[in-house]
Amino acid sequence: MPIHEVKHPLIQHKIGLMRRADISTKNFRELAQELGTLLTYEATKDMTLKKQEIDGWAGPVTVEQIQGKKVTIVPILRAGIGMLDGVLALLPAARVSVVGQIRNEETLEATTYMEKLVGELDQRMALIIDPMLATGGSIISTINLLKKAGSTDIRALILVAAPEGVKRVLAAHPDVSIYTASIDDGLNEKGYILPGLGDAGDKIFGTKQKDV
Ligand SMILES: O=P(O)(O)OC[C@H]1O[C@H](OP(=O)(O)OP(=O)(O)O)[C@H](O)[C@@H]1O
Ligand SMILES: O=c1cc[nH]c(=O)[nH]1
Ligand SMILES: [Mg+2]
Repeated sequence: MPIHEVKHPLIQHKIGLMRRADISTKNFRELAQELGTLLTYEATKDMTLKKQEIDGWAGPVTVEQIQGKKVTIVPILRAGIGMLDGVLALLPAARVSVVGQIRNEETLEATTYMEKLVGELDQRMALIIDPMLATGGSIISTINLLKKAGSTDIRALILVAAPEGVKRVLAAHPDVSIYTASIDDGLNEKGYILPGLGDAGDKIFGTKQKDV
């Protein structure tokens, strides 16, 4: 199934805490990283294991190790950076491909302003990270450029998604899996998710909070 709303109690508890209007920058950041870790756990559960014999403390022992597949984490600037350390906590050897997308707040169209991808994308699982999926424009643009560069296994870790955006992404890219803590009610007239989190980038970086 391409859309996974992960109902684990830890995930639901933490996303609930993030919705508080009076949350501090520190707490918002910490929770974004923790949810990044938890969503990574969920999104990687189909990784293939291979049996391997190693020298254990009491002699040879057969263990299982993840086979082959390399990973690239793809934070969408800026807000995706707020989940990066949380994802790296479970995938410390992953390469990082940075993509900058900025949404025009009038037209809601996304523009790519940075693209620094790692090599061998055809051999890697790509884990896009962004706290918010609203209209879907930013993530569709990111998936387009990853596919153009060779990616075939693309997953997205999103804290809060709008149903309109999820529908648009899956119509354009039915092969991409989305893991999210919540599919919310929908978008307001300014393209913000309700009940949502507000402006995630502003909350993570401490820049001015817009009236959304
Ligand atoms: O699904 P969409 O309608 O494209 O909207 C979602 C995007 O908007 C936000 O980024 P923003 O453009 O505000 O940039 P920022 O991360 O620098 O704050 C958010 O982090 C997503 O990238
Ligand atoms: O609700 C939203 C929509 C786009 N970007 C955000 O940070 N929040
Ligand atoms: Mg923003």
